[in-house]
Amino acid sequence: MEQDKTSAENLIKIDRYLISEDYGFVLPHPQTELPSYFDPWMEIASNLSQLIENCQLHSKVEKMPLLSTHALTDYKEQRLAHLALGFITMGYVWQEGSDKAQKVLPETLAVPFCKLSEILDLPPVLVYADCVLANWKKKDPFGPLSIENLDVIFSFPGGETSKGFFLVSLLVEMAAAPGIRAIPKIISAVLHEDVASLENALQDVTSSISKMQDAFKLIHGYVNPEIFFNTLRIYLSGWKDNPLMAGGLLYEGVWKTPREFSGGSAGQSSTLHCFDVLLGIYPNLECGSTAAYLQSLRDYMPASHRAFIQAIALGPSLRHFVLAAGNDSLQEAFNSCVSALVALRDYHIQVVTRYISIPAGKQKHRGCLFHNAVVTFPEKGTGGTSFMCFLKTIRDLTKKAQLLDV
Ligand SMILES: C[C@@H](C(=O)Nc1ccc(Cl)cc1)[C@H]1[C@@H]2C[C@H](n3cnc4cc(F)c(F)cc43)C[C@@H]21
Repeated sequence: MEQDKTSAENLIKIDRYLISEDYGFVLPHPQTELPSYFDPWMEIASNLSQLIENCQLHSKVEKMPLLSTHALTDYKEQRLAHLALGFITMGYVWQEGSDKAQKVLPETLAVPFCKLSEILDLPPVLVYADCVLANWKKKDPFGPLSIENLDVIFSFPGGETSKGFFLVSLLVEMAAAPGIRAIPKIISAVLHEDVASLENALQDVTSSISKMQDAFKLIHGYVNPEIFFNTLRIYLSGWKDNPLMAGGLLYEGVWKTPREFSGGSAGQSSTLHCFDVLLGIYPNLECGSTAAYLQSLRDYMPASHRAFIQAIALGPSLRHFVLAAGNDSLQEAFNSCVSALVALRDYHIQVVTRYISIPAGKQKHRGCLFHNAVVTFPEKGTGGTSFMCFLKTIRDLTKKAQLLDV
């Protein structure tokens, strides 16, 4: 009935989910400053690399006053504070390297970080939504959204590679915006059985996905594989299933026992999930490790973005409608969308191979040559072996989503 369609359409309007017409899941024009009361946090977060290199980070954090989060009422302020405390936390835990992790987070950091995480419904660890979606500014406010005119708000040791990794990810996310904007149009076209509008909207998604791949190619010019693997990747690591931090990190003054949280990962990108759900790529993933792994990644996204993905999953099936319509050009539009996504996933696998698998292979080789205890725990974060398996699984599932000629 008509009102069912309208309610289904209302369910998928992107502005309900803090998703921007122009920026998709990216936080538009993030706040870059907090009230001066929070200077102790901002001074440390803004000088993290230097403090780590001069071995001053620990003492700076130990001297940090216990600040109240009450003054942080605005959403963009809360995102900036979670970002700043996330960077300080990763720096504090990993500054001595992945084999000497800090096991206790001081309460001056743990208490406000956990309070903000509760307010934002994010975990108390640095997530993709922090370091990519909320960690950017234009150098020239009137300039273009190009990598030359963009900068990060905070970065880790690894200099240009650290900045480049976050900014390339940001540009991929920005390229996804037209595709995300087309999703409500697709759902509405299916509900109204409007084949022409559906075909146009599918073409918008296809061209957006190929523009994501174009942006992704920038990584080779801005991110050095060795620096990424040996320096930056360590700071993005988490404390879940990590043999060096059994039970996880102790959040002093918050919980009496340590808590486990995963490190930052591309799998936490809402964009990476929403096109698959739209195309019906995970129909029978109700059980098994991939489904559980997918769901665990969604717990690390902003709640409103997680809800948007869920709303797509609960909406009408695009796949079934295209199959039932029996319209060749509509089927072609659907299949080119799937092909573009397969190409993007293949490209992502190539990137993870160059930036993780190959440097890891070299490290193991070096390790056995020098007989030192090379510690590379199977982190599920930025491209650990299990993330590579995850990528290959969803790439193969995406391939199977092609509609065969009926
Ligand atoms: C540069 C890389 C990275 O791993 N970034 C990263 C990782 C961890 C952290 Cl903490 C911060 C940044 C990857 C970019 C492209 C992004 N992407 C978004 N939607 C996608 C849909 C797809 F099909 C797809 F293949 C990749 C997709 C994911 C990240």
